[in-house]
Amino acid sequence: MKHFEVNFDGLVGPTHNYAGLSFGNVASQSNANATSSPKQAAKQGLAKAKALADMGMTQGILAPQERPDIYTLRRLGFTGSDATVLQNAAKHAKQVFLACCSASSMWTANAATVSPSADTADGRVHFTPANLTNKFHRSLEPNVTGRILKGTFANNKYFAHHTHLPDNEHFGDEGAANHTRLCSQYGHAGVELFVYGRHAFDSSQPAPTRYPARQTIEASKAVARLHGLDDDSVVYIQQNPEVIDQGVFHNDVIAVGNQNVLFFHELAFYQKDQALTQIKRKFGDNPLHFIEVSSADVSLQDAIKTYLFNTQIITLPNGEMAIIAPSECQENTAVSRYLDSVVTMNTPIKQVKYFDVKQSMRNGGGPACLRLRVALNDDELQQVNQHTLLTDTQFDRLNSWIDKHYRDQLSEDDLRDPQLLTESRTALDELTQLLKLGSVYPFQLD
Ligand SMILES: N=C(N)NCCC[C@H](NC(=O)CCC(=O)O)C(=O)O
Repeated sequence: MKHFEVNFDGLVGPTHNYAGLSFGNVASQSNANATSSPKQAAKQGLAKAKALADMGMTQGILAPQERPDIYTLRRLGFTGSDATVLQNAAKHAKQVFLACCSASSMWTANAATVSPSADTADGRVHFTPANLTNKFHRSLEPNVTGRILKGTFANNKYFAHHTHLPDNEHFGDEGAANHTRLCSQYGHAGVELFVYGRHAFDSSQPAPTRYPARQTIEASKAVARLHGLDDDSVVYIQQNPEVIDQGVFHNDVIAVGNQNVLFFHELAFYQKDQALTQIKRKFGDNPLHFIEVSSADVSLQDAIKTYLFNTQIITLPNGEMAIIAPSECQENTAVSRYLDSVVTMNTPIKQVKYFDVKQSMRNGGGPACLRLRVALNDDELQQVNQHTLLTDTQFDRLNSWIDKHYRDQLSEDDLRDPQLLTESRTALDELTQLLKLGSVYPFQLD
């Protein structure tokens, strides 16, 4: 049986904007209030997904969420017509309003943690949507994410869906952004790495002091339990609190793995040597490549600015690996020099391809943030909602759908325009038909 990794990229939603909502995420904070282009953002993301499909990868799409989130604004006490709710929220509680307008569900690395069937006790693919408790705007995502995942992976003989963890900082969970899986082949049992930022129930343990650690070890352990993972195939690693304090708000900003390659900055992990020894022991005798980048080669600041580690490492149909990098990496001398050298090292990585995803990068989301990885075998792939897979036809349809519904530009004032809500709902209603998702949005369930 064949097995492979499918990347499910998040479609950027029609309200994509820069609101400076993510304390600890340097790009988000420094681009607050910039004018955005939802159309360009959606097209950049879709073009990246299509390029991977054209490289022979199986590529999926996850739908965005309904924004502005009128339901949350009503829950917070705003009343009247939708237009009145938007006007009053924007006027009297601007930050709350902006949070309810965010298109942040585009970063599907934060949608969920996924464990492939080869790793789980019941032999099904397991999904736990991330609760994203650390940021209010992101905490609004998990319910609809769960519905979109169920609409995409519907057959419960093959796919197990869990409810997101309790909505509390003790169980702060950021999904696949803090989770990587190493394996020899996608269909063989692997080692799942859960990288956390702090211990919620033990304040004697190290933790960052300036910026928040979004993921707790308690959350990581709960997800591993829910997915029925074997202790011998799981490694919990603490992220270096010092790098969180410098802007590494998710582990996927400083490390990325694929099959038998782990690519990371030397400062990524707390007690790195123990972590690497444990990974090696649990991985077994098969070849394993640690590609560790020193600060002398690439400074932490350059890594954060260019998102060198928020690259995707993919295995091409011929078995070689390629790095999918944001164009910021090409524009930085130290980083592009490093990437030129990485393909000459004795590892499976043989190519680097650069993509312009600047609209997303300005909010701190690189190529790897924009995708959720789901390792599947042939049988499981057949059970996936086929309309969510990116064929040439589906690409053309989605591209025209973006042209039809998305605005070229969006500034803060535009977000309170009731017409934007109508446009978004019309677009999403059409999208659920295109992707045959069923009713997943609150406005469809009213
Ligand atoms: N690293 C991964 N996997 N994902 C990136 C997420 C970026 C996102 N930015 C934002 O939510 C900014 C929104 C704004 O400021 O408008 C976040 O901080 O959660």
